Amino acid sequence: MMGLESEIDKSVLRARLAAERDALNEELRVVWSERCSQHLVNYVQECGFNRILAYVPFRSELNISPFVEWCWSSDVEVWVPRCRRQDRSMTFYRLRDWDNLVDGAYGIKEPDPETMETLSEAVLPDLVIVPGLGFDYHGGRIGYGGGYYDRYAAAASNDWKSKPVSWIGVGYESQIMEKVPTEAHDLRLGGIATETGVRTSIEA
Ligand SMILES: Nc1nc2c(c(=O)[nH]1)N(C=O)[C@@H](CNc1ccc(C(=O)N[C@@H](CCC(=O)O)C(=O)O)cc1)CN2
Ligand SMILES: Nc1ncnc2c1ncn2[C@@H]1O[C@H](COP(=O)(O)OP(=O)(O)OP(=O)(O)O)[C@@H](O)[C@H]1O
Repeated sequence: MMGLESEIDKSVLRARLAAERDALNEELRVVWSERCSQHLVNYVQECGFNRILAYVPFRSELNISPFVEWCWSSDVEVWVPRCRRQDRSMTFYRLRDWDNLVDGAYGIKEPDPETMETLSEAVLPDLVIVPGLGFDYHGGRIGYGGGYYDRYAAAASNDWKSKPVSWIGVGYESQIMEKVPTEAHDLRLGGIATETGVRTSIEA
């Protein structure tokens, strides 16, 4: 259990990071999103990845659409989450175009469970790209505070033992901070992709 003080510190930090990201110039966000998408394309090509868990961008998040569209044109599978608020779990569905998304929790567009294919637990991705509010070079990440990705990673660490899966944070360079306050339950990323490139995490 975390102390009340650090809980408050984290919510203050979240609010600050969200406001700072919202304040980034919109034209620059578009340019940075395109650059980061290109770095992700190169990374996925180099690694030979075929199945990717991605996200549907909302608010001022880095827009990975150019990357997602490249995946479609290259027969790389893209799967995106649908949130269940009741237990704060996520289920991933195969995204083949932008037309089958419906309004979801928190104002995020999400897959239509009626028409889209569910990712079975037995099927492992090669890469998980993780959105967030802040990141550091040591695999630390802070998100909106739902614990969705932390919970998903905790379950995956039990289920996905048959092969290594890369977990990469995605955001603007300005979202990188010296040290994100992390706790034991927090997911640790293997790297971070921004408009300047993809960097793997430094230990500790
Ligand atoms: N594009 C995208 N999809 C994503 C995430 C994300 O960060 N980005 N998530 C990453 O985890 C999950 C959704 N997590 C979220 C958790 C809370 C809030 C949110 O708006 N919280 C309110 C306060 C609480 C509430 O409304 O219940 C807020 O920030 O004002 C948004 C997303 C899954 N899908
Ligand atoms: N594996 C887990 N099992 C159960 N609860 C968890 C787990 N991981 C995190 N939580 C709970 O979820 C809540 C939010 O966690 P945290 O503050 O780390 O969110 P976050 O990583 O910023 O959010 P998000 O992943 O939604 O962007 C906390 O109350 C935490 O205790």
